[in-house]
Amino acid sequence: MEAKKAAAELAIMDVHDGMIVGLGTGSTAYWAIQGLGLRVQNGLNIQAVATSVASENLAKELGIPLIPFADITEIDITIDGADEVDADWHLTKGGGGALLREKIVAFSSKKLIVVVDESKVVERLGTFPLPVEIVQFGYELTIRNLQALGCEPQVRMADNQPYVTDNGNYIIDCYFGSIPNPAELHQAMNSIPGVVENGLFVGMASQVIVGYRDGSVKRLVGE
Ligand SMILES: O=C[C@H](O)[C@H](O)[C@H](O)COP(=O)(O)O
Repeated sequence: MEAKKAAAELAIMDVHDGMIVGLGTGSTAYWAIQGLGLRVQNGLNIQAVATSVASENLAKELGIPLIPFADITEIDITIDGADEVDADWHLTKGGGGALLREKIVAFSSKKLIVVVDESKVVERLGTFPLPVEIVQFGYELTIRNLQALGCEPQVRMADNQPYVTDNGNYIIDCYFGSIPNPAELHQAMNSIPGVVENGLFVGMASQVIVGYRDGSVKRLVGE
């Protein structure tokens, strides 16, 4: 917890008055939202959009003003977690099932700050099963088409039922073991009808902040 909190607390220092802020999802983004809530209570003037119902509810509880998507064209900064970050700052996301909304928000953000603890930093993506959001119609066929890309797909379950996302879709966790070419896989997955989005965030991160078990924190330097 300390490592995640430390990373999130450094990231929120990049948020300034007047900004439109994307709020991520998950146990690390949670700390960023908490920290922003505190800063708002102390006078920080921002407006936010959320990447999940859970983050939206948390923002409301903390008094962070939310703005409708209809009223914005761009988001100044988004702070979000990740399940894996590789050496090129490509990400696996969606462990919490929020990858679609997260990618929509990240795509329209000038800056995406990724906050993780040290366990998420990997040489190569793929150890963490890649979450893929698919529509419910014909999902058995879509799963076979995902499998043909070389993974072991598993329908994510919750309470003995397929887990349903905030968007009414299923999540398929795809076990690849190793993903040597994230850009190619991203393309191949999103070409399958029935796939709404996959959890690979290729070339989207502007900054990665890593928290360590001892409470220290580091901004990674890009190559
Ligand atoms: O769907 C969930 C998101 O992509 C999260 O940002 C990701 O799973 C990391 O979550 P956490 O910070 O809880 O490890």
